[in-house]
Amino acid sequence: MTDFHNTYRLNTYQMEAVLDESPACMVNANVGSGKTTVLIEKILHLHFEKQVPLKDMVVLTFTNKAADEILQRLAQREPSVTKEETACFGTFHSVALYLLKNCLPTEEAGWTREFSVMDPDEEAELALAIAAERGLKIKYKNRLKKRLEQEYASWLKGRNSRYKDELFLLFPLLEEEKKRQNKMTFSDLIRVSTALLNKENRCPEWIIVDEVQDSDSLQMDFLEALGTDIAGERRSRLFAVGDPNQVIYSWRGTTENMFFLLKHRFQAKELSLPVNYRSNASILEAANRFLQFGGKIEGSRGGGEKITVRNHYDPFQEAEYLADRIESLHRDGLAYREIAVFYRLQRQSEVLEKVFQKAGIPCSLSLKKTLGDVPVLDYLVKILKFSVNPADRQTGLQVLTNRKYGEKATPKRAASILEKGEGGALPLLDRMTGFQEAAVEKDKDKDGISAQWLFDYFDLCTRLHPTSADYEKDAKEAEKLLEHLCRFCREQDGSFLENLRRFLDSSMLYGLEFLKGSEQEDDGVRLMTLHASKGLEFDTVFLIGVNPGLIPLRCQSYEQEEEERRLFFVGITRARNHLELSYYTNPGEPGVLEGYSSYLRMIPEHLLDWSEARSQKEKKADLQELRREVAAQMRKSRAERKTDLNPGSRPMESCVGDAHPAEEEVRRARHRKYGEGTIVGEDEMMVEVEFEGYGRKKFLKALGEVEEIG
Ligand SMILES: Nc1ncnc2c1ncn2[C@@H]1O[C@H](COP(=O)(O)OP(=O)(O)OP(=O)(O)O)[C@@H](O)[C@H]1O
Repeated sequence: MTDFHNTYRLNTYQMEAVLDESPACMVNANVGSGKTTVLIEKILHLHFEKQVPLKDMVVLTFTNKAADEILQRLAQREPSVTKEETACFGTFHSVALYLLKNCLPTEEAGWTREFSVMDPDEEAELALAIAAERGLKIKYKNRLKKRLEQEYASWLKGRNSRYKDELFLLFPLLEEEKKRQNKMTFSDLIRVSTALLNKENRCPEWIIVDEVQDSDSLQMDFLEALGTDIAGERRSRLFAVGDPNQVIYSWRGTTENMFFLLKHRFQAKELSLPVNYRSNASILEAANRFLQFGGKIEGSRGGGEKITVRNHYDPFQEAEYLADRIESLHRDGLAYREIAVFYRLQRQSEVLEKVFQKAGIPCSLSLKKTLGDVPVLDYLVKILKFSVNPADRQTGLQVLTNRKYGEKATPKRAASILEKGEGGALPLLDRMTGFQEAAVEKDKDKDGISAQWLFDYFDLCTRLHPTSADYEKDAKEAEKLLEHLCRFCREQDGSFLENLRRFLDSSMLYGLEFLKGSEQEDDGVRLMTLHASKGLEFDTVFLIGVNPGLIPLRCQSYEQEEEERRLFFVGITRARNHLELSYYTNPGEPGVLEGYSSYLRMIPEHLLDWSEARSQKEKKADLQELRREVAAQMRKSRAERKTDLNPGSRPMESCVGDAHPAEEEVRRARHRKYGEGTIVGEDEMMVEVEFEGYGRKKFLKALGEVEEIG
């Protein structure tokens, strides 16, 4: 991210963008050319030089983190800046949420301001329950979440479903039920606020948008509604920055040419930022081969070392190599946080994490985990959600019927008790329905509401089943969550209940990362997917698994292939000084081919430094044990994930790819000449082993030339 204490001067392109006052201006910026820098300087300029009140700006960022960065810069210049003044600095979803809760007549749309936020999985479950109750025929139920998202607009326009089923009969029922249960999905936040904004005359003086290339058509409508009055007159000035070469979210509904569509729709003036200040000349020359829009990226730095390419036998050996290499970089003075490892799929992080942990290397995993990944947190959040919104029958049912914790009621019994509102039938239900009153009372106390009070109020000691094997761990997780919640509520203005709602809505929008607060290790090597690397920069970047089938993933269309290339482009342009690309000779994953990706062939040879694969001898003796340990843990975590309820997805999530393939137990063998290898086949007489550097060899068992190890 941008250095907070800029010591450089803006270049003429950047200056022009900061000073521009056109009704609409879009900055088409090359990678690393100072988009974030310009955006922040623009806000500071408008506020401090042009005296535009912060309240008159809506600043839309792609992630919460980017909004935080802007707020920190503002606070450095003016420590008295309040949260209220910058309430409309955030992601599209968080700003829409704020407007619906605080500024817009939400009741007119059919919800009350106390509505809660639901995730798309929850919506799909609700839709299925309604379809079952009403006997509606719905096709492709496994893709219902996507269908709800994609076909809603067609339904609104009065079209018929292209799948010729009864989904369009379901839409109005679902809408009604969401209103009854007072819940909105992520898309509802944008849609409903857009509809209400269209009837509003208040427009902010400035609308400032970051990473505009990744907006979708709903967000484009939101921008239009925000800046236009009832008579259709544009009142707000628009300033947007983006890079069409960094569109990496089209799987979430972005259109590849959103930058140009928006420019056309707002008749915006286009400015450019051509000079990259981040990467060395080799990295930039390589990046230029992957440009899809615009001219060449100009560099500001000459020279720089070549890009290293390295092959590894498999992910285990690679992780072990990385641990050694990172340790040595650190010994030479490079901070861990200046080193990042990027991969295509989230699951690739598991081996790295375990190996780094064993090697004592601090690392922080950028992971948009969902609540469903930690069942006890999922359960607790649902208790709290139902407690502040007892109309949310769906969540109430999930709490009461949870198979691991709490009451474990049958769905039939829970539904009937909820329906009749039977007091005394289930103690937890009484606690939840009495919560708001109890919290208001307790909030008046001089000590206020504490984590311990909440823990005791819901009798979590009993609900988490003290005799279960997970009790200690679960209770600790629950306590940590409640402490974080109480801290959050204390830091905000407003009543405890209002703040609790805010906390729960944010946990829906931002997932576990938000719930776990600032728990993450600060000075650690950053491990993340390529998607999550967007907008960041590091001294040294390792991009692993550059094999066909991973980078790029197997694509079904030309558009997907183009997006994979953009993703690679985003990844390599995060590095300032050192970039290392690696691939496996034995990836050991279905669909991933051995050898390097065609992307490496697209980079001119003179920019690459092909390093030798490591010899077998270098491998550490405990690798076998580690392999088994990691494989067992991965199997366990997969099994746990399968039993989780309702794994939601976040609006700002990184691409976690498809489900984990079944993990095979890896068996290893040793040969006097060829060293260690993996057993790939066996019958009564023969054993076949694959050796690194020697390929596959068959041996007669009777001769005893190979021995199984580990
Ligand atoms: N005028 C300048 N002189 C020197 N360095 C600069 C200048 N402008 C920006 N930088 C530096 O260039 C790097 C990239 O800037 P920034 O992160 O703002 O780029 P960006 O366009 O947002 O990047 P990305 O395309 O990756 O999102 C940062 O390290 C920043 O401090």
